[in-house]
Amino acid sequence: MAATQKLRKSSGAPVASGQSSSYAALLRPVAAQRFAPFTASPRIVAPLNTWRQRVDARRAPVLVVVRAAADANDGRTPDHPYPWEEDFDLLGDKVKEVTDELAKDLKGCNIWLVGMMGSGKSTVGKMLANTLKYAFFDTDSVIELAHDKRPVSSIFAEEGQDYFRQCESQIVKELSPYRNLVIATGGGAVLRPENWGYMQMGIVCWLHGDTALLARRVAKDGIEKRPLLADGLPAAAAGAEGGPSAAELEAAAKSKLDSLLEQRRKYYENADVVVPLEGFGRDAESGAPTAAVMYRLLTAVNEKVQAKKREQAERMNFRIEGAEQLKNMRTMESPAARGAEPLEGQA
Ligand SMILES: Nc1ncnc2c1ncn2[C@@H]1O[C@H](COP(=O)(O)OP(=O)(O)OP(=O)(O)O)[C@@H](O)[C@H]1O
Ligand SMILES: O=C(O)C1=C[C@@H](O)[C@@H](O)[C@H](O)C1
Repeated sequence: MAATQKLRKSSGAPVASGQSSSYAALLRPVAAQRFAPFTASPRIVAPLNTWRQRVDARRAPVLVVVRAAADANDGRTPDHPYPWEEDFDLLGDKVKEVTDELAKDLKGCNIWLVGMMGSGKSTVGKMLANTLKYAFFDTDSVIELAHDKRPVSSIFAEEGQDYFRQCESQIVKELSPYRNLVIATGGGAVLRPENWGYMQMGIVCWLHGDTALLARRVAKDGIEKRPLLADGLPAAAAGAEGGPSAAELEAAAKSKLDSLLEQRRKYYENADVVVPLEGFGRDAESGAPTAAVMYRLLTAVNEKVQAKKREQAERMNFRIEGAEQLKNMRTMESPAARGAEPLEGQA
């Protein structure tokens, strides 16, 4: 969807604009245009090409075997459980295959991404939106946009967490009636039951990774951007004189993420699908590549959607006992049809 194109509700009504105390005027796809569809993106394909050349050179003889294994037994080899995650040609084909099947049955249903800070909701969400030809929203970004582009950390500090959560719920509510959206929510959006009421109108996907992986990512990004992690930590930047070392910041982030996940796990578990972030081999430290996470998500959503379709078909496959006798049933003719005077009180 082009960035300027107006969103449409499922009813086909265009977005209302100029409503006060509403985010509607801001509800334009903000970032989907940054990635082209997975198979065609120069930004993705170019680095992958060079990376693939390196891998191919290193593994040329192995690759033939791996490809054959992938065809033969769904790719599960002792070396790498999912060889297509290392071979982006293969992954591209698999993404296309699953997207082609899913797009027919998804029928514009929204995809909501939930998960802890650093799980990659925004990164995966943008690529997913382009692959499905959906628009992309990030609730944190919409809130920032609505507050003169002030960062989330400043809104937390000035207006408080409750206020932030109200804004988040308002956006979730306003986005839910639209179609063809991928929405990356803030890590805490799962805490409010009212948000679930809206998110469950679509498909909710939990990006779930080890807290050690999440801590590595958020520490690299800068913990100060995440107010719930920065709270109580030394203000000095990592590596600054007298400040905590990068390793200390990462350890502190991990410990906070552990306790947040403990509180939130039961909410995340309400998601329709769980998408693991785990990476193998060279990706063990950084987690599975974004395209691989997206493929895992597409596969899980497709399984869900196809199961629902089978269930619906099954429900239609019934027979009315004694249906052959229906033709003998007598029905009462209404007084109006007989042309009779209506009974008192029934006029
Ligand atoms: N598959 C991946 N491999 C390596 N790094 C990744 C991957 N996905 C995301 N990242 C990195 O992890 C960091 C967090 O990603 P992102 O902002 O998408 O997460 P998020 O879930 O939206 O986080 P938050 O809820 O805190 O906004 C970013 O630096 C991003 O580049
Ligand atoms: O996990 C959380 O509670 C948060 C995650 C971020 O995305 C922001 O929404 C905010 O920093 C709160």
